[in-house]
Amino acid sequence: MQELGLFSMEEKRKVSRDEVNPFGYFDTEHTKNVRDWKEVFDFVVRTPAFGPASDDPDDKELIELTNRWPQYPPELREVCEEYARETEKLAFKLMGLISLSLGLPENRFNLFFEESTSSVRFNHYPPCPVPHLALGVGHHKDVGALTILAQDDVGGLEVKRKTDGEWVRVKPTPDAYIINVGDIIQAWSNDTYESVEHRVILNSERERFSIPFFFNPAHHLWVQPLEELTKGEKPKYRAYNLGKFLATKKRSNLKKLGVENLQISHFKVSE
Ligand SMILES: O=C(O)CCC(=O)C(=O)O
Ligand SMILES: [Fe+2]
Repeated sequence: MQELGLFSMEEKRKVSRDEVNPFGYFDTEHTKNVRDWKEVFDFVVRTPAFGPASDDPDDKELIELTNRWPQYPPELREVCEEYARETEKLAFKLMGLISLSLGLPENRFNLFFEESTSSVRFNHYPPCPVPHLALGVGHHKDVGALTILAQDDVGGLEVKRKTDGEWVRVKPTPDAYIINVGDIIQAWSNDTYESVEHRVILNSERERFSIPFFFNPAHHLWVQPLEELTKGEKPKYRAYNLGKFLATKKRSNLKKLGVENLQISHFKVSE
């Protein structure tokens, strides 16, 4: 978990992300237009990976998304790649179980992940002298299908309870993952599953590490409620293009924008 702490400033600079390719190191993410108290390192699980060159819906140009591996520690790349391969197997198993729970064949979702754009993130939250004035990650919902989250024993993740809007601590359990349903499963399942709102609070004494695996389908996919689940019922979402949706979101995550963050609720069909 401590890998991110092993990067020297020099390595961090060499593997820093830029506005075009979102993979690598950065420490200026904004969630909901507020800067998070954290540094991250992201890599894409399957290469080659492609994504839209811009968030303009008419721009069909694609760019290759490449990983930026630091030279030191030298074994980092191999360890990360092995972790990603194994976690992806678990993600497929979980998707299979979700599919069965919706009354669908176990492999119903597999095709969507053939050119997956899943990624892994190392989160490092340094101790914060004013923990009540900042957040490690501001409140948000994960935009992918599923998130498989590993965390250390420090704690800080909170989920919003729907019934009363209270933030509830997720106690770290040794050797256990936290599984978050993301927006895509919410849309596919026509709201049978709901993605969970969460945030990370800080700690004035201890740093914290977490590693989410974001299980994401192909960028060209149009996400919409599955036909089998909307028989006799109105689909609750209009189809949205995943790559363009993420490109728009990424733009607003990188810096403070004057616009409201894009959410799947923008594609909700009014009742
Ligand atoms: O660090 C955590 O526990 C959660 C991080 C998170 O929500 C995210 O990276 O999307
Ligand atoms: Fe999250």
